[in-house]
Amino acid sequence: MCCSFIGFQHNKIYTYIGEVLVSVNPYKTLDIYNAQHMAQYRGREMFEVPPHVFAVADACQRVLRQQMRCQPRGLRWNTSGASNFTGCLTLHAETQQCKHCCFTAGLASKMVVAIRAVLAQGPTTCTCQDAMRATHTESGRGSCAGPRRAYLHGGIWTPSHRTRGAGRARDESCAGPRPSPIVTNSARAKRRGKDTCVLISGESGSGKTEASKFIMKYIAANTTQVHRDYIDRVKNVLIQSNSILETFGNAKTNRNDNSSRFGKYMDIHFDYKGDPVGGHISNYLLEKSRVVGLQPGERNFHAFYQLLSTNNPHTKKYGLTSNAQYKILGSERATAQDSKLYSVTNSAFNALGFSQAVLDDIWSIVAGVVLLGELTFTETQDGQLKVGGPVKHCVSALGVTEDALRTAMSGRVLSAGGELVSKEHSLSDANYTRLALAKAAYDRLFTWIVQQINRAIEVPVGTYKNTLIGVLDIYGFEIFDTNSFEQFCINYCNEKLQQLFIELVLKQEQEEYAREGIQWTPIQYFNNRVICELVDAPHQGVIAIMDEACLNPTKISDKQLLEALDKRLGSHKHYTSRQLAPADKKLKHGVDFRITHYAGDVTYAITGFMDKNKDSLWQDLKRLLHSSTNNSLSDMWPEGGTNIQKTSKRPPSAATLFRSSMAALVAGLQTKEPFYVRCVKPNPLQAPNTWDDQLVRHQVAYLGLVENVRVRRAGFASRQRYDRFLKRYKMLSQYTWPNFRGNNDKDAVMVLLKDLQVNDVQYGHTKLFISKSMVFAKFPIRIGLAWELQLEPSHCGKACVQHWML
Ligand SMILES: Nc1ncnc2c1ncn2[C@@H]1O[C@H](COP(=O)(O)OP(=O)(O)OP(=O)(O)O)[C@@H](O)[C@H]1O
Repeated sequence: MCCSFIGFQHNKIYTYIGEVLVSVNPYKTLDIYNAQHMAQYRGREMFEVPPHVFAVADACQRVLRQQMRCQPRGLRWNTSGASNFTGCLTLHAETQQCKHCCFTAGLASKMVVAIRAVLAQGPTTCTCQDAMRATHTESGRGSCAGPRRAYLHGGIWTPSHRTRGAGRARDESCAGPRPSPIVTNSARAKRRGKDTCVLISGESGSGKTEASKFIMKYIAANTTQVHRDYIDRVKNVLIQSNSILETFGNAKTNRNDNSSRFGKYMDIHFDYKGDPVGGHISNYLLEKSRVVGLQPGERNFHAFYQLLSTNNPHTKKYGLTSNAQYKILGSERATAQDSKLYSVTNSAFNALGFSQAVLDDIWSIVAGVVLLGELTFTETQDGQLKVGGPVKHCVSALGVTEDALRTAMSGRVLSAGGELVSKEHSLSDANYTRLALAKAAYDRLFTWIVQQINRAIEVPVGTYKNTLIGVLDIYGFEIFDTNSFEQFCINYCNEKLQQLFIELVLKQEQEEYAREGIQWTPIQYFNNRVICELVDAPHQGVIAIMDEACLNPTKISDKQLLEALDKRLGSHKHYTSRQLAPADKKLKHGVDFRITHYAGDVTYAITGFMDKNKDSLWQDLKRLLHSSTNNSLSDMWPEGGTNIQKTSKRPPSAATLFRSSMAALVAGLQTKEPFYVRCVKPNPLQAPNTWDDQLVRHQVAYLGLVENVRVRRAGFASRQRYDRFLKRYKMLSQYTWPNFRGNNDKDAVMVLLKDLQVNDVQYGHTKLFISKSMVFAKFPIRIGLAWELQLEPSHCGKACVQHWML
């Protein structure tokens, strides 16, 4: 922390713990994201250059590009792919060898000639082995007998046994049916490279979204020199989609002027050259309660203020005025900045191919939501509900009739045992309905916009997807003065991500040391599985208990829900309430419960949990929106077209949907090579050059950085199975080359390293564990290891520990 503080004072906002990048928000513009900086990081190893978010982006891209550069399959593509192979090499200034695959430019161009020649022979004869053999023949080394001859095997140069003559080189691995150079889809799927993901976490305002934008910017800039219109469009679209998401999903909060009020995970797909060919965005839990309820000093979603900006024609169309005050927008008005951002949003929509008609639909819905906030209800003498306020403009914006709106607000039709029963609303029911409609309309609009963006950026059918980089920018842990259902979900999400971090970074590493019998003092860390289970265990977790209450045919109140939680979870050591701990005066009786999260205690107020979890919108309102003449709005509510008597099945609750989306997210992330960016907020004031030690300490603790440092400091730079290590390095010792005469690979490696006077290693049962110092020390091994480490960035990162942070 001390290092970070000193660095922070000198505008050095990044540091590493292994491959985990720690980023401290500078709250000021730094000149470290320009083209020159990008160039500095292009194709460089993380530890070669100062820590930076570009280094993480480059490492991600390198993982996927290695598939093309280093593996035999990379040579099986068509001739045009092969001809680009030379251009893909990142040549080291001194050795003139590619940093990724050891090719020299000369060898690569011979390879291209060879591949072309092989391809010209017909569709059944191209394998990398042929290409390699042909390369040797082309280069006058046809006989190629001798120990230095090498084949590319799974990305590793393997010295072959002596072979005599090019004819002899038709070895066993090349025999039998050969794959066609025209690669089929299923074959491609099998050969897909390793996907990567960047997990960006930190509390609100710590710089997650900015970091994700820098990553996108780097990826977009770092494509091959062959600019095709299509690739340029994809890059543009990926970047532009951010502006739209920010307009509709971000708001000014007391912690961040541009806070993302939703979670975002974006997959960027790449072709075999490492160029982006499309993407997909998943959005999680928009904070829709903000639409109708603002905390003092906060603003609603930016879209509302952009609607009211002077240059938006929809303002006038629906009788709105820029400087008037509207209920759902609090005391805030549209500013000049909103007018500017409105233009940016519009051009982003245009870049994504949204038509003018759809844009009209979108802004009309936003206007409709503002106007719903202005409607009032009174009761006439004959007990009828009278709707007042800007009704005409509201129905015009929503594309519904006045009658339909009035009916939907005045009562509801229920299906009871196949019979339709009408129920009139009270005044408070009507108001509740009005606000529920506003929230639901905006929430659905946001999800629909994300779907449309996905359509615009999806990879066209027939385009080859090789690998992907996923970028997760999701809400950080939230502890407010009053915490509700949203904070409960957000904090559960953080528990799940912490589980993933523990699994991927802390647990697996330590378990491997134990399994391999490596001497190791275990690092103590808190495993938060117990908290995840408190929330999501089937039948007995908080979510299951909430769902049970929501399904109960008699109406269960929030207070009754709290009683049920107390009864079922009373003995759990991470759960408490005033009922269970009467002496704890901080907890309100019948209102609060407390969960001890891994990041600290959070007190939740149960008020609204039942409603928010049911998240049901009466069928009347769905029908109203489905009947809209606004085509997009009607599209968003297909369920409104279903016959009411056939809609008895309850949709899953909000918490269950969230739990499922988190499970799917974590399962997807587990299959990828992860890179972590941990963002830290230096002070609560959003001010530059200000450091609040207590705030930073809290974040360092809850981001798990301390355990992370301890594990990395004590850890190993690399590990490798004995057979692989021996295959790779046996030529370095006379005792192991060409064959070791002893019993097993482990003995061979011991003899090899003894001969090389390398001591700084530990011998596990099946693997050799290589310390950090060795990576930097022994020259011949170092070259090899550096290369190995490039192949496996998770190992590579460990080499950075000493270098930058510890
Ligand atoms: N690297 C950076 N350089 C300059 N300013 C930055 C940087 N990172 C963040 N900021 C500033 O901090 C503000 C908040 O950052 P950002 O919106 O990325 O936070 P966040 O963690 O995504 O917050 P939330 O969870 O609320 O969305 C930005 O609007 C920007 O002004």
